[in-house]
Amino acid sequence: MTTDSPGILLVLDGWGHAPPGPANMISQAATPHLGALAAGHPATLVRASGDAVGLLPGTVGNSEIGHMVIGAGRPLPYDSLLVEQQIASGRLAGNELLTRTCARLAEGGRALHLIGLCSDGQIHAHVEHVRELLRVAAAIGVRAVWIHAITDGRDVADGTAAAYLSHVEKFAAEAGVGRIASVVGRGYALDKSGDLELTRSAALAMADGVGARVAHALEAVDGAERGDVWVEPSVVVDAGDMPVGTVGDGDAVLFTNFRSDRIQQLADFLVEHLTSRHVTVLSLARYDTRAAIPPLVDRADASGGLADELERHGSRSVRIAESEKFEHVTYYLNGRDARARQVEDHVKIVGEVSPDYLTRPEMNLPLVVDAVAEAAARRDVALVAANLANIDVVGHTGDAAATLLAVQHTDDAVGRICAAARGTGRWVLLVGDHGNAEQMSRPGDDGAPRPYGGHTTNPVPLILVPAPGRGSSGRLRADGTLADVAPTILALLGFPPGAAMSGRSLL
Ligand SMILES: O=C(O)[C@H](O)COP(=O)(O)O
Ligand SMILES: [Mn+2]
Ligand SMILES: [Mn+2]
Repeated sequence: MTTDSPGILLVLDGWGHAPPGPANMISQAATPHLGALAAGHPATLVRASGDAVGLLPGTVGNSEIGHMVIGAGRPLPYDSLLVEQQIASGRLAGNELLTRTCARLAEGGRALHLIGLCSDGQIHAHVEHVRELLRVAAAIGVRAVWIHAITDGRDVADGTAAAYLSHVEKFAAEAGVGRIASVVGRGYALDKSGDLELTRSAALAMADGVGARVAHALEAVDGAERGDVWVEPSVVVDAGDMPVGTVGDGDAVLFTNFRSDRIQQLADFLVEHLTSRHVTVLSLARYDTRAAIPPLVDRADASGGLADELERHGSRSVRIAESEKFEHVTYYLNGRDARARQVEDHVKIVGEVSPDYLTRPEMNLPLVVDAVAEAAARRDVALVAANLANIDVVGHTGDAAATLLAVQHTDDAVGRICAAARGTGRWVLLVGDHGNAEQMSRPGDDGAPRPYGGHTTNPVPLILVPAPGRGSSGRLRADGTLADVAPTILALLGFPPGAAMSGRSLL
């Protein structure tokens, strides 16, 4: 059964709401289209962070959980929350896989290697999880724990890597075991664009001690000209210039990121690279790697969402995004279920890719808009679901001027998409997945404002542009969250909310 009220879901990635101000690039930008839509149509703010979406209270939102909750129609306990709960309950310390592996290492005098992003950005990892793992390994008697620290500068302010490395060293001293053996910027270690040369240089520094040689971990970040994201793969060496902690036969590797998408390229590379060394490889949470890596903490069920409901009603959807956000409007919107569905078409806009789009804040938006307009013209398509990546991807550079341009390009694109919707009799629901560009600076330790390109805990705007002739009256509930988006979309399409959805329509 299709629908007589087809529509378009537009996720504006990183589009958060905050009072106007000099650091708010959403309010600073010229956005005539978004301004007119907000003034002339039903609009509200919805919560997109913390417990509203299945994260610890006070935790910034992120694209994965944001798109998962938009799709699921209910808050989902995110992997980071499940890890925190298992630490707090002591279950992680008693995890059978972890304790059995550590016991084998202790008995055989072999080493544990912890590989992960070292910051408290809580998007991909939390450095406090390393503290707990060091404590557990020490308690079981593992005598050598080598930490392969990945520096951030994207989910947290740039220039903070040294502080986080010092935290890690403090945790190791506290536990009585552990030492940093390599330091690599996330630009190398967490590439997800398929650039395996970046992945290889990170992996060889961690596994084989190949890279710039430093006598101490902090040397690797001192004076890193390209910031924390691009700290050159560096290897800590001893007085004899020998790497202190390469991966040896019978060792174990534990990836400490709880989010999969950016670590899986490195994990797959290392699983293959270490095959001959009979290394046990584990991950803190489940990864979508080619290799089967056993997780310490498994993920929550996210089935019964929008994708399942559209399939049940026989309603076709077309998913459209640039490479950076393609998994978000397909895999994550579908609840991390990769099953291909007859009623879904996926359109990945590749275009030109650049490392940070500082010089191309428009990214490949024109191609995205063309694809949305083409899908909107199809009468067999009930829902077009697209992600406009610019505000978040350029926002992560921390460059306010470039981000302002990204917001303006996004506004132009929204204008063109709404014109296509009017021409094809479709409603448009616009929503952010978490905040970013509305807060482009944060006070540093000294209290002075410093550039900040990470996510926020702010609510996100949601605007409903009714289909032509369907009027613009009506108000939207003011207390909503991202969990209410799927029930609202289903109501607009003429369907009831899914049985698994706790969210409720905002109409
Ligand atoms: O991976 C990234 O790009 C950022 O660390 C997180 O951004 P996202 O949650 O918007 O993907
Ligand atoms: Mn996002
Ligand atoms: Mn982001």
